[in-house]
Amino acid sequence: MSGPVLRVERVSKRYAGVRALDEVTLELRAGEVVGLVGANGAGKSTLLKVMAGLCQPDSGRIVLRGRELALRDRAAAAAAGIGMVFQEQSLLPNLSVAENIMLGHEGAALRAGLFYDWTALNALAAAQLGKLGSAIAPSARTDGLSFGERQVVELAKVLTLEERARQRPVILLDEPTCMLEAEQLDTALARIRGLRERASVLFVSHRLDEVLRVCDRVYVLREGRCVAERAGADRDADALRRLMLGAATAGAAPRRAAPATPSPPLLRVHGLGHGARYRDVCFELRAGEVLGIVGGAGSGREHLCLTLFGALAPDAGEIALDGRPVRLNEPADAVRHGIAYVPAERGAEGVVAGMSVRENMSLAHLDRLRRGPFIDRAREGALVERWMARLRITPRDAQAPAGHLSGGNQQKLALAKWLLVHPPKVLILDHPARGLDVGARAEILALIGELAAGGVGVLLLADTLEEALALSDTVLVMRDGAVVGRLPRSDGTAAGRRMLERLL
Ligand SMILES: Nc1ncnc2c1ncn2[C@@H]1O[C@H](COP(=O)(O)OP(=O)(O)OP(=O)(O)O)[C@@H](O)[C@H]1O
Repeated sequence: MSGPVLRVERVSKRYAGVRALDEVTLELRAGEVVGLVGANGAGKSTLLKVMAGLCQPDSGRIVLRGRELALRDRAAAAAAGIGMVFQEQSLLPNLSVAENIMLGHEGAALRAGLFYDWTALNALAAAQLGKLGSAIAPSARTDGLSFGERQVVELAKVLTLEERARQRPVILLDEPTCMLEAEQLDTALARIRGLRERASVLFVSHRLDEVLRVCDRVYVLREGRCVAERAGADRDADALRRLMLGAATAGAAPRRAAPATPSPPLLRVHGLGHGARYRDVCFELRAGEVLGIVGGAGSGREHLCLTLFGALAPDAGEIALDGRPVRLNEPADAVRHGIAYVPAERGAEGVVAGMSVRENMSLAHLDRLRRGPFIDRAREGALVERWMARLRITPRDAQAPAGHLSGGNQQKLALAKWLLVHPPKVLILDHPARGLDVGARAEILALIGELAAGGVGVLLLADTLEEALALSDTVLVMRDGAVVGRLPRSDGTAAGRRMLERLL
């Protein structure tokens, strides 16, 4: 193949006060997986949206196989063979796998143009799934699938572009691996690598090791500009990190020191259960302690966290705080008791998109920010500024709607909002560093250590086993809804890791 399949040429996009893309030029060639990396807010999602017809650039061109495209909307991009797979999955949960894959282009599977010929529809969908080597049943309902399986369905759906555009598609993947549990990761990466046979792929991820494993070339975005292209032996994680952030930052979690003096239990959970989700969970969390919970898909740990935040009523067991039993019927009860929760799904539950950064941060602290009948705006403003600076939330504009922040910056806001005036007693963190760039990840992990040193009890669902081991005083292992192992930090990282791997 001579020229590039797709060329983005000097594309720029400005939002009020922010240059999200500044004359970005890059190209995808046939049969390539190309990485796109950059710090939070660097412009990665904006670029993908421009390429997928979801966002109009202010200037610049997109050229596909030598022809300039006008990507007015998503349909125009799909007609040209360009499709995007979103991190927040877009499947319709109450439809079957086959319906989701073939939706809108059922063609030969329609009878009289109106009714599904189910056999034909399932066969068409099975052919798409077959391209990925997947044996998911086309007739299965999508809401019964795991996250990893739904992602395969999303990929199968985007691969229908092959037939629709009658040529190899261009596939844009926005952090496709960030929600996957470790055991699903290798298969997912192999699948993405395998897409080279059928498509040109642009792959966004904050995990530089993944990018290096999967991609043939890598572009680095920084503050809206494309600052480097790296291929072959030039692709090295430290160099990419420096290019992204302007300085090398250690990516590994620092190992925390154990708390000096053990304190009485802050949170005590006994025999807690919720239907088939999890059962008979018992543990204690002390002030200043980090309790890591590890487990794969279906372990029940996420649902356990929801219960501890009052968002999912248990049907068995007890929760006690400071030695007294408590009922957490709704999140407001948990907040009143000093329990805070940062959900994994940034945006969706963590922040209110339509409210400003300032409003999001002060929401849980209005009582403490009051002076007489009024909110002390000067104090509120100073605290918001302090936390925006501390967590490097960009753009540094407290009045910006939270929904206008990049995904990673929304994630930082979801944490900062619990810390504004003073930290909670118990902090539940469900993948707190998900979606953060390597620099921000290291900063957040260090902050977790500082909060614990200040007496906060932290319940941590970490992104990786290494992070759980480095930060936690005790690690609980959950599988199929039950606690199947407990590992105190004295067991050391290497031995502990081996034991955890056996249990998981
Ligand atoms: N709709 C919008 N209105 C205003 N500003 C926006 C909007 N969408 C994005 N931005 C801004 O554009 C910049 C680039 O954001 P983008 O989401 O593309 O970053 P990103 O590289 O994908 O970041 P992350 O890694 O955190 O997901 C950010 O400063 C962001 O705040």
